[in-house]
Amino acid sequence: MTKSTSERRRGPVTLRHEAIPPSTADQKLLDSRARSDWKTRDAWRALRILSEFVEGFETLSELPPAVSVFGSARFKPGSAHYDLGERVGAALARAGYAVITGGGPGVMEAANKGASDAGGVSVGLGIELPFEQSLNEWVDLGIDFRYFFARKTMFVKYANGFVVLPGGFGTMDELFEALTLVQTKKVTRFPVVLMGRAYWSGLIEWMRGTMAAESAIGPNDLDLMLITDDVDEAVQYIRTADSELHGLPAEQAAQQAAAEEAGS
Ligand SMILES: C/C(=C\CNc1ncnc2c1ncn2[C@@H]1O[C@H](COP(=O)(O)O)[C@@H](O)[C@H]1O)CO
Repeated sequence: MTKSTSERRRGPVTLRHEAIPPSTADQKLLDSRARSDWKTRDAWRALRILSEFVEGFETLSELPPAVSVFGSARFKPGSAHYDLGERVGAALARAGYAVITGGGPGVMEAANKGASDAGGVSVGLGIELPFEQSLNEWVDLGIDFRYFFARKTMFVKYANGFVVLPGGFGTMDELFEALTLVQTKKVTRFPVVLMGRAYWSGLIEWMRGTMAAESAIGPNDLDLMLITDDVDEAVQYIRTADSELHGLPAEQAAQQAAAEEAGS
């Protein structure tokens, strides 16, 4: 009888079967209640955290311009949301962008598949989870992180924009982190595209009718993101923001993109 293939990678270390610990590095860092532990253990942790930043910076700094795509780990191939993810990944790749996802299943896999099939650079930034998981098969360049916050830095630092597809808590966290960074001007001219109008309509309605109405956000804060179902519009929005950042007026950028699209 063959042994089961349960496996966990922790940095350069591979753990299998009984060697897999019941908790993750994030859990140990955030969940620790034993004060006596903190001094020595957290000092070592700081070095491991630093090494994740170094690994990420070294690996990703050579990427072409990239877009981070977020979405549910749970939608299956054949679903409308998976299909949207695949089309977005492909369109971004055709526009010359590397596609960065969380490297997991569902919509992340769809975007990686679209990018890879279209001949683009398909990147997955995986995260250690308490259950077995490996990067999806469409990731061509992958890094496994132990710490969520180190991984999140990479999604922002190496992307020229975010596309957020239908998803759950993880996706919401990524959407609102992006919007907070733009709102507080921690990142400038950073396009955020929310795709799947019907899926997000209740949330958008609530943001408009409650958040904005009660002044918890500014009157123009909902304009910090483009909400669309149109893949071409999403890509064009990112390209225009990109060109503006690099000094081209919006109109000229749109003309240039249209000319390139016609020639492709
Ligand atoms: C639930 C299952 C696997 C989870 N695997 C993940 N792998 C990589 N990244 C993930 C995973 N789960 C969440 N993320 C991150 O959050 C976003 C999706 O979260 P949601 O709650 O599913 O919307 C995604 O963009 C990732 O960055 C078993 O199938």
